[in-house]
Amino acid sequence: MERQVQRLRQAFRSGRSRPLRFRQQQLEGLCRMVQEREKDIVEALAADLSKSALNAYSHEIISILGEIDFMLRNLSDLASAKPAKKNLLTMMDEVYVQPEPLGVVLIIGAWNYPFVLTMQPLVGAIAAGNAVIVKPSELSENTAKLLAKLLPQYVDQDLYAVINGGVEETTELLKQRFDHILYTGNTAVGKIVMEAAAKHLTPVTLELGGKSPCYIDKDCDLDVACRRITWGKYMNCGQTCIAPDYVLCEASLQDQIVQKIKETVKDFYGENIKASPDYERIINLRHFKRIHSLLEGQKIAFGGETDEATCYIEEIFGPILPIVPVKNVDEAINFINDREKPLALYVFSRNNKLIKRMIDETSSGGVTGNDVIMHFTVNSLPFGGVGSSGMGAYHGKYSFDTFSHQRPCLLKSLKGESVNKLRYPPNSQSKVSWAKFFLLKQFKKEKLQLLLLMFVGVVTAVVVKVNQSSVVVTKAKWPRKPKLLQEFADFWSKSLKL
Ligand SMILES: NC(=O)c1ccc[n+]([C@@H]2O[C@H](COP(=O)([O-])OP(=O)(O)OC[C@H]3O[C@@H](n4cnc5c(N)ncnc54)[C@H](O)[C@@H]3O)[C@@H](O)[C@H]2O)c1
Ligand SMILES: CCCCCCCCCCCCCCCC=O
Repeated sequence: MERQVQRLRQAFRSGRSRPLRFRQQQLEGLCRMVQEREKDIVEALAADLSKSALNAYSHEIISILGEIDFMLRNLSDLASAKPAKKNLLTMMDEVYVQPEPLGVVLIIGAWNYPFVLTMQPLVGAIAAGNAVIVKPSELSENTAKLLAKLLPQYVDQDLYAVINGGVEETTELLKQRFDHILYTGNTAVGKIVMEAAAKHLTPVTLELGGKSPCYIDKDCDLDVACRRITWGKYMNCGQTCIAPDYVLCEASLQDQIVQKIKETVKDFYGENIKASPDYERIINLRHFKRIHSLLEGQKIAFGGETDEATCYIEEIFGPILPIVPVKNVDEAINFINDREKPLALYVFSRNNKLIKRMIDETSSGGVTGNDVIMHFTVNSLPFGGVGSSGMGAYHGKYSFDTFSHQRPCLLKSLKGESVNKLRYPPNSQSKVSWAKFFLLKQFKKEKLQLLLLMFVGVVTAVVVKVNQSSVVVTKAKWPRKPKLLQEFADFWSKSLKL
């Protein structure tokens, strides 16, 4: 494992991953992989999670194609240096922020969306110019094996690698030094990852779980709300990190909600849900039993049929989508704030003010008003958790930034020593008061008058000089310091007796 990481580090050090053309080629390779091997990807997802081909495409593949397209369109802008605001002391210098790749990045994925949760961060890490190791979840083993087989056929093998394995291999991998780790999975393992990363002072992005509440206001279109909630809850058999986890509503709405969700489920999946190609399965027996045990002893409003042989579970109310009656929105807000910060918050209401109030008075990784899940699909929004639902974010520009260091650059001239005297010893009260002027813009009346006077003098001198020498200031990529400005600075600092 150590050798694998070393190999990637060497390749990164060669500088090959940095040129934008190279990054674009790798992203194009990834895009070809998804398009040419779509059938294999769909089959692996079917084998792991019983995803239908259509669901595999619309819930996983489409996100990756969209992310690659975004990066290809925006790469040169994202990777370019951004001019930064100057202060009075750096007015004539180049000041900018240059994004640079971090180095060797580790991406650890979870099993519930095994393709999206590994490939979407990979797109961002490649775009930002890094070398990358992807460690897919061993639980979605078909997708994991496929990624290990396909990736080397489409992208640079020395810079991007897939390492497969379970706890033992991941533990070994985490002993190595990385420059960033993005982990998706449960909170307990998130802590293990962060602890291992801390040994090398490696920054982490943790995409964790978190019970996402869904408040339904009485001033709401219940048919629409229940249809959208049912879609988000049943998608991938409830195994979606941002699925609505529980409903908060006034007690008077409870029966209507149960009835409407029940009807919607029939609409979506037919009378025989088990036979629907759109209804996925629980990943494995261990998870099946865990969920099954949650149903025991609970009042199940509807559903509850299970089939251990095929890991089929029909889960809705009771502990699976509990409905928690609250008196009003205040109680709903308190209920949410009494718990760990969720990954997502959902609010259904006709009243936009109420939605905004819930956003203002609670905290969560993300929010969708009057729908569920959909904020994940907007790649201009950062996707991530807060508090125990995670730290850091990715998607689109936020992925690029997550895998980049924003390097502040100040390029000074070797001239201008007269102004620089301000900061050289011996210090004096006059220097401090000029420093206050330059940096804090604090000035005394007399100093302002003196400056105004000097400014008029300098402008006059500049005008005279321009007329004499008809200096042509050429357009450069970065504003260069014309000689005249240098003279302006020298004149100024001499006049200030620095
Ligand atoms: N925030 C998000 O974007 C997001 C997305 C998907 C899932 N999740 C959350 O993830 C959880 C489900 O994932 P999971 O944890 O069951 O997935 P998992 O079992 O696939 O584990 C995640 C990864 O951690 C590794 N791992 C497991 N145990 C480890 C250990 N002891 N040391 C080091 N690595 C280890 C696995 O090999 C795997 O690659 C849910 O809570 C879900 O809400 C969050
Ligand atoms: C024709 C159907 C278009 C459907 C678009 C909706 C896409 C939803 C994608 C949801 C992906 C959720 C991934 C969540 C990862 C965490 O578990």
